Amino acid sequence: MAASSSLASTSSTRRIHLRQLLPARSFRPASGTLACGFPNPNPSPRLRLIMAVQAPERTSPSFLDRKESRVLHFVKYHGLGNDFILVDNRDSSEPRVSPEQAVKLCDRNFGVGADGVIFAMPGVNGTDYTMRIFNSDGSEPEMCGNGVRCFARFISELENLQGKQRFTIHTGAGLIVPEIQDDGKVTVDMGEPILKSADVPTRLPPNKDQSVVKSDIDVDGITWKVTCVSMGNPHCVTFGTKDDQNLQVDQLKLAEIGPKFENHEMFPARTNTEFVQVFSPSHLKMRVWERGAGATLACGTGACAVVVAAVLEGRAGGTCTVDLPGGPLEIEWREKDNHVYMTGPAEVVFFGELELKKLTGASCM
Ligand SMILES: N[C@@H](CCC[C@H](N)C(=O)O)C(=O)O
Repeated sequence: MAASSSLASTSSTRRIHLRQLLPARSFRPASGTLACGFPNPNPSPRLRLIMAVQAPERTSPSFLDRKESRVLHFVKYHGLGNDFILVDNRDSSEPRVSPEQAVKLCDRNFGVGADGVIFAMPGVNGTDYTMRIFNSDGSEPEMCGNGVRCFARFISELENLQGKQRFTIHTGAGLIVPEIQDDGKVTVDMGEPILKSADVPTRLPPNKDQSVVKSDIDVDGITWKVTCVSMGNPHCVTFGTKDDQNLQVDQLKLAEIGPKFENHEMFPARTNTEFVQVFSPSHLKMRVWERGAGATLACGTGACAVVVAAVLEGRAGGTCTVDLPGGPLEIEWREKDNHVYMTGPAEVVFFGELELKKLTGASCM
C-alpha cells in the first residue's frame, strides 16, 4: 500500500476513525492520571467491542486527535510481551518525549511500564514513515523487530486502514518493510543481516570471512561460544559454553549473566545477547538479555539474529520457529535475496494520557 497517499488525508480520516477506535468515557482520566486497564490476556477483541457500542455517541474530539502540547497521548502495544508505548509523532521529526522522560514512562512501578517508547514520525527519502525508539534505559537503538510490528498496527489504526497493508519505514537500520496480513499478524522484511565484525560491532577477531562465528569469549571466567550478527542493532548469539553446547535455557541465571555480556569490552556499542537451545533444525528456543532493557519476553531482531547464527553454525535451515518466553516467531533467512523475514503478532493493550510535566524534574510521576 502507498501509505504516504493516506498521509495527505490524515486529519479527517483519522478523526473519524479514532472516534470509532476510542471508547468515549473509558479514556477520560483525571488530569495527570493514567487511563489503563483491560488486564485480560486478550484485550484487543474487548477493546473492539467497546468501540463498536460507544462510537456513535462521541462528539468531543477523540483521544489521539487532541494535540495539547502539555498532554501526551499514547497507545500501549505488545509483540509477544515485548511492550511499547507508541506515540503519534507524525507532525514532527523531534520526538515528543526526551530519553529521560522515556525512562520514567517505561518504569513499571512509577510509570506506564514498557520495554521502550516508539515514535511514529514523518518519512524521509520517499519512505512512508520514520520509526524511532528509546529503550527503557533511555538509550536509542537502531531497530526493534517487535516494535516495528506494533508500529505497523498503530499506523493502520491511526490511518483507518483495513486488511492487508504494507509500509516502508525508515529506521536507524535503514529501510524496513512490515506487511500486515489478513489474520492481523505482521510479516516484516528485516533486510540483510550484517556479519562483518567491525560493523556489528564487535572487537572479537573475525574467524570466517570477516565475521565472528562460533568464537570464544570469556565472560566471568567461563568460555562461551558466540556468533555475532547485526540486524541493524548488535546481537551476540550463543548456543552454550565451550564445554557444553547443549544449553538448557530455562536453567540460565539470565539476570546475572546478561549484563556481563551486554557490557563486555568486546562490544563497543554494548550488545543484545540471545541464549539458544536447539530442538530441531527448524525449531529453536531462546531467552534474551536486551541492551538497554534487560530480560524481555521477546526480541524480534534477536530471533532473526538467532536463525542467522544457527545457519552459520550449521545447526538449522533458513526457516525456523523460534520460541521466546512470550510466544513463537516465524523467521526465514531467504537465500534468494539474503533478507530475513519475521512473522508474528502485535496487539493493543490500552490507551492512555498523562501530563508531560509529570515526566519532568527529579521525582517520578
Ligand atoms: N526488543 C527489540 C529490540 C529493541 C532494541 C534493543 N534493546 C537494542 O538496544 O538494540 C526487538 O524486538 O527487536
